[in-house]
Amino acid sequence: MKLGMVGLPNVGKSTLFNALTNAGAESANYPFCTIEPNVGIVSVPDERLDKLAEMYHPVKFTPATLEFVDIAGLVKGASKGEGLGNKFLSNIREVDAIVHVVRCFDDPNIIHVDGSINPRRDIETIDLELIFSDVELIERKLDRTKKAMKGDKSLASAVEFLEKLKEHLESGKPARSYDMTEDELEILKETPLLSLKPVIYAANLCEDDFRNNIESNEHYKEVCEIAKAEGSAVFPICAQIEAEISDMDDEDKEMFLADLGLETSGLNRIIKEGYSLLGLISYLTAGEPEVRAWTIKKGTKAPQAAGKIHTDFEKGFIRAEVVSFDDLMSCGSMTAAKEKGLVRLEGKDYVMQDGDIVLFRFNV
Ligand SMILES: Nc1ncnc2c1ncn2[C@@H]1O[C@H](COP(=O)(O)OP(=O)(O)OP(=O)(O)O)[C@@H](O)[C@H]1O
Ligand SMILES: [Mg+2]
Repeated sequence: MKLGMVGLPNVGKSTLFNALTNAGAESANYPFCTIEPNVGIVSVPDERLDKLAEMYHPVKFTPATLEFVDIAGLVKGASKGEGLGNKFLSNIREVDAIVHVVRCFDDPNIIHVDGSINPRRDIETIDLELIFSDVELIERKLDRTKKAMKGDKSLASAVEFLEKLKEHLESGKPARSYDMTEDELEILKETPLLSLKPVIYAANLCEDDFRNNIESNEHYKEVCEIAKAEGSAVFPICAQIEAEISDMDDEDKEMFLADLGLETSGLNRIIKEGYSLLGLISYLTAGEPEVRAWTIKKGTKAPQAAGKIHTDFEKGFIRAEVVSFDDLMSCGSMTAAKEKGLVRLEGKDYVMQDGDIVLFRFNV
């Protein structure tokens, strides 16, 4: 999974990116500090995996990973080459989901490219650039599909859909707010629309507001309204606090967060939102050689999940031996779980569940 940090210049993208990834990207109080995208890879924290490691003492411990890309700030006209232009939009095209960092902190010392704090305007500015860029893609696709339709009448419904979608985009609405059927999504498979990507809004508050009155912060409320209306996720964050705690060891971090009334860090919250937004779950494999988490789409069946490990596992799939995490923990060992009949034998139609601990049997 690849998450892209997107937003206006100087809103805190790199600060947040650094806090999350410890990648040490440059962040400074001037617009367009970032030009080339910064990439950072983080392990997905998973308590279940830690518990399994305590049980197995594995040689290798491999959590799932997540890639963050810190992208240059976009300004009005970016889709037409303004600011540092179109190139940044192509950086966004490669991500699975967008973390849209929105400035919600008042601080006269930090330059805002449009002169005032106004989340609704800022979100619209970014959205419009993504939408304009998508309109161009859709127009090209529409032309091609219309030409192809001359020889293949079955494309009529695709043309109709693309025309409706184009209208939707031209009215200033993102593709993610267009209710699409599976077939329609299939039509767009080779057309990576920017405004179709799932969005998590990161409302970047100042330290004081974040500590004392998140809910009553007007800027934050505005972001929540926008997110709710389009079915996007939102969470409040203070990039500077995140930066502070990213250097702490686990114990200090926990104390600091508890003091703020929070259970987990921004990284954990972003990962949780990302997984749920993208419909992802994890299954786990456990043994002395390795304890490992694997990320799959919700609804994936056992053979395809096995294929994540190796294509041979999918091709030669025989069955999966599955135990839920809770069952394994309450039994204390795999042997005990087997004795109690809690390790199930599942076939090729089994739909994987989050937290399943699996051993695949295969034959090549
Ligand atoms: N929550 C916050 N409260 C106060 N200041 C903040 C907060 N978050 C970030 N800043 C400050 O805002 C400035 C810009 O931050 P940063 O470089 O991360 O922005 P950016 O979005 O990456 O900008 P660019 O698009 O130019 O790369 C920095 O001086 C940073 O310390
Ligand atoms: Mg930056």
